Amino acid sequence: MEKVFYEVNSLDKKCYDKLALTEDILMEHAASSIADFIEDKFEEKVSVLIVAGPGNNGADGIALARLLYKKYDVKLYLPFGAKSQMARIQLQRAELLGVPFVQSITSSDIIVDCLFGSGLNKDLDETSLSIINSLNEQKAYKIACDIPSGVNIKGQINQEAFFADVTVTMGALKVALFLDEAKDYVGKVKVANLGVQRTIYEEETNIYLLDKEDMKLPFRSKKNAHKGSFGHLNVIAGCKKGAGVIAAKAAFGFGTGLVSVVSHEDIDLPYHIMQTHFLSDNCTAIAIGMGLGKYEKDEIKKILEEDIPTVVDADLFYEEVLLDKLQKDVVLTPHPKEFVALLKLCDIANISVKHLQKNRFEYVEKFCKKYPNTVLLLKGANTLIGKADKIYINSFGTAILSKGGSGDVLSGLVASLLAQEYNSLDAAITASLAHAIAANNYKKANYSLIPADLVEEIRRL
Ligand SMILES: NC(=O)C1=CN([C@@H]2O[C@H](COP(=O)(O)OP(=O)(O)OC[C@H]3O[C@@H](n4cnc5c(N)ncnc54)[C@H](O)[C@@H]3O)[C@@H](O)[C@H]2O)[C@@H](O)CC1
Ligand SMILES: [K+]
Repeated sequence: MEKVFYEVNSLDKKCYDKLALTEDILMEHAASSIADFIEDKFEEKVSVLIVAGPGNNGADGIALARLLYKKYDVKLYLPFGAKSQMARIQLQRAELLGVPFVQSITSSDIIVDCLFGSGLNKDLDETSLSIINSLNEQKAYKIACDIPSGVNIKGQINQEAFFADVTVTMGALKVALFLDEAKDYVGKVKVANLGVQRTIYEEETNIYLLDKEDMKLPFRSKKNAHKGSFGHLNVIAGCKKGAGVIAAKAAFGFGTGLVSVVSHEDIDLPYHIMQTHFLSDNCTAIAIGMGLGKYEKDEIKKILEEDIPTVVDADLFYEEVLLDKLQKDVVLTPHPKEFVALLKLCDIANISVKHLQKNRFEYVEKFCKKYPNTVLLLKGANTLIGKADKIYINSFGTAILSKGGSGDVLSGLVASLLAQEYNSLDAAITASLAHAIAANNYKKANYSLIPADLVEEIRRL
């Protein structure tokens, strides 16, 4: 996993104060890393339009123009002139070299957006907005310097932002690049070293971006095993029985030795999945909430009181009966609407889904601070997994999963790993990654996935 930061100003400052580096050195590396990216990917003579703003994001762009000049057909556009001290220094260098300037957006093969970076501190004015809109209309390969212009330091897009194919971000990964609403704008994210290796530049953090290597699948290494070695999951099925059945099938496909659906009514189940009316004596994990509807309250209370690893989903986030369980080690898998209900239930906040989506990290932190024993998995385009003071980002999410049933598969996967004795955090991380990576592997039309396809892909990981 990689470290992620709310801001990197303090990390830049460490380079100046403790390592005797200068702003000029850092900026030269910032510009060089974008130049290297272009040189690796594009032939000589390709046309490059660099749009540079008034501050140091613009200064990065002006330095980039100098580095590419002559090898590429470079044009510099400075709609607001150069205002920061570094921008003025870079401008002088570019002018002495003879880099060509343009007075408006010209068509080109590559556009590099260096309008605003981490310094975007107010709404875009009309001119900036119209520049960003025009850049978005251009057919070109689009590179954002540090962060797409229009995305603020929290990752929010209050008007419009530059649609990048790739964002080359300076020094370290930032939280802003992983808010759901920024996902369509940032494209691929690459980190540029700023004169020292990233491991030196970076400090401690409480936020991490998950890699594929963080997915620890339940491969079986022991030869002397039997079905009881891989746990017995009980999925509580409510009035919408299908949800529980989908979760049960996913759990079985992910390695749980025995899976039973708990229901008072008879359910049509595949032969390998059992049905019981009450919790099994040898139950090693419970999945509850999916499709639950109005289940008998006392019965739910009794199930939640069991000291058995549990994943809670869906309808239960609206029910007071859940509150005591939040003091325990339990995995919660809400989508944003359910999380808003849970925040209200817990007296943490009474907010809209829109407000939550603009402040996902903040509310995950708040919740996990109040309930440090729980593992919270907040679904989204970039799923956030919070435990005590740490947040893990799963950025593999894809719109392929935006379907009824996908969430039931996910809770089935988490429950499957809980039954197989993973701890709650590891279960949530591996299940979430497996769910998203499997969806990315799905090769049919991206609108066509059904839960069975997803389970099939998970079985192939
Ligand atoms: N040590 C450093 O400071 C380094 C900075 N770097 C670059 O510098 C950037 C940060 O530079 P700055 O702090 O100068 O900030 P920016 O260049 O991102 O933006 C600040 C400028 O934009 C104007 N502005 C802000 N919001 C606006 C709006 N909504 N409409 C119109 N104008 C607006 C401000 O008045 C100011 O002139 C980073 O994103 C990165 O690209 C890199 O070169 C690495 C080193
Ligand atoms: K930018």
